[in-house]
Formats: sequence, C-alpha cells, structure tokens
Amino acid sequence: MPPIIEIDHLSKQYAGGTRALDNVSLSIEQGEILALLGPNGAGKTTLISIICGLVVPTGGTVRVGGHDIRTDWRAARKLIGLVPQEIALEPFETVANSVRFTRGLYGEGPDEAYLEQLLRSLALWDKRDAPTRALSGGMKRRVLIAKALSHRPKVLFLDEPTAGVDVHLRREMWTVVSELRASGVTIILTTHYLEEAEEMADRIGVIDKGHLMLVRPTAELMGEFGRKQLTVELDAPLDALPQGWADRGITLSPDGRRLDYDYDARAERTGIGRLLADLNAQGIGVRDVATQQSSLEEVFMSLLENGGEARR
Ligand SMILES: Nc1ncnc2c1ncn2[C@@H]1O[C@H](COP(=O)(O)OP(=O)(O)OP(=O)(O)O)[C@@H](O)[C@H]1O
Repeated sequence: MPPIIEIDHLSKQYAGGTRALDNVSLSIEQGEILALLGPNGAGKTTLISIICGLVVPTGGTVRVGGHDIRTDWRAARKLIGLVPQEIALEPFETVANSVRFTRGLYGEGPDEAYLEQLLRSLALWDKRDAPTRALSGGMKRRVLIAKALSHRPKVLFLDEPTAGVDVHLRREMWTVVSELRASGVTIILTTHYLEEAEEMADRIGVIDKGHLMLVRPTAELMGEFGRKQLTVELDAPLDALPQGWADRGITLSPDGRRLDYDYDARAERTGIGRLLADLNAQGIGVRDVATQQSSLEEVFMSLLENGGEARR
C-alpha cells in the first residue's frame, strides 16, 4: 500500500523571516501512529498546518492519499481531520449539533447512524443533547475529536492532545487514541512528552528548529534509552575491582567506595542479581544500593544536542 502521506522537501519561511521548516521529507504509512516530538517553536504545528491546508509552504510538496495538497486540495482535505491545540467550542451548542455542523462544513450530508456510532465510540452519546459548556475538560477534548472525525477522514491530526491536562485525562486520551487506531485511522500527533510518544506511537519523529532530526520505530528508540545505572555504596573501600568485573560494565569509583553498573533495564537478565550474589560471595559488604534512569527530558535534550544521534 502506498504511504497515506508523502512529504517531500517541505520548507516554510514565514513572512517575518522565521524558517519554521527546512527541507523536511517523511512518509507516513496508512494505519500507523506517528508522534512528532519537539520543543516549543520546533515547527510541529507548522508542519501539521501545511498538511491540513492552513499554512502555505514556501517549498516542497505534500500528498495525502495521492492528492497534492495544493493542486488537489479538496480531495486531500476530505481525507484529513484536525484536532487543534486549543479547545474552541460553541458553548451553547449541543454536542450532537457541534459535530453535525462540522460535518456540514465538509459538504457532507447528515448521517445520523454514523453520528451515533461516533459519539458512542467516544463515550459522548449520553451527552449528545448537552451544551458543550456543561462538559468536563476530557469530554470537551473528545467532542473536538468527534468533530474532526465527523466526515470520516482517513488521517487524524492531534496537535498536543494532552497539553496542560492532568494525568487522569492524559491516560483517557491515550485510550481514545488506541481505540481510534484499532478502527484503522492513521494518527499523527504532536507532543512535548516523550512518555506520551512512547505510549502511543509506532514511530517517533523528532523535530528541532525546523529540521526533522530523526524518525525511528518507537520500540527501537526506547530500547536504546532503556539503560539504567545501579550504584552500590560499599561498607569498606576496595583497592581494585575483582577480576572480570570490568568486562561486565562495572566500574569502581576512584575512592573505592562505590560501584557503578550500567545495565539494560529491559533485558531479561539485567545482571543485578548476579552482581549482588557475587558481592555476597566475595564478602564485600554493601551499605546502600540505588538505581537511576536518565529522565525523559534529559534523553530528549541529549538527542537534540547530538544532532539526532541516539545516545547509548
Ligand atoms: N504565523 C506565523 N508567523 C510568523 N512566524 C510563525 C507563525 N507561526 C509560527 N511561527 C514561528 O515558526 C516557528 C515554528 O512554530 P510552530 O508553531 O510550528 O512550532 P511548534 O513546534 O508547534 O511549537 P509549540 O510546541 O510551541 O506549539 C516558531 O519560531 C514560531 O514563532
């Protein structure tokens, strides 16, 4: 199957001179979830806005379902739904009418059966006659999704779906997205949170200063970041590491009081049990043990600093 979205050498320079996107090329397969990760001002919203026809690129092309977004924009846009960053709903309009209205904007006639299916799938059916102002924050976000899906698009863009929401709502959103994915919709989401990208996406693309630094399968990327450090404080200083330990990735601090062990937290055998058993067997007393993992923020920053080369 050809990619549902083909982005080719895309650039955008805003009138003020800001180069928001620089020569970005990317293909997105049908049915996948791609997370675009990047700091503020990286160019994520610009990229989404160009694909959705809201911003005109200064260079390059985008095809959605084989349709060029500029020369064949009507067909391209029908395939796309966008959930914007900001919640913008008519406060006095009912949930059902809000969704009907958006569908109408796409030139689609009413389809009450689909409306019911959509609202049920987003747990909004019971709220269909409620004015949107009477909804909780989570429900409002689901209404935005319902509106974006009202014309049955093949691709859904979620621009920072969980920015500023609490942990509970974030989890709820993740569930909604995985259910949508099961229905075959291709999803592109932007986020500042590596954790969110990890939870939801098949692939992660990292954007910084208008450049697409890397696009990698999530499992592959996270596998590289799954390393942790174990620190063992010793009762008494050691003169030297026991033989063979250095080959296992164990190091001794210069004062001999601490062992550091860098291990793969995702591996079936981390080697921690063996290390503790060996310490015991050799009669090396342990005062304290601690493990630590680089925070996701640190991982992310090191990714950007290394020009997209994943840190090992
Ligand atoms: N309409 C505009 N006119 C001029 N400059 C703009 C416009 N929209 C965005 N920019 C600039 O383009 C750059 C990329 O912005 P963009 O909104 O695409 O980033 P982003 O990755 O979505 O950021 P955030 O995570 O903060 O939403 C920024 O420097 C921004 O100031």
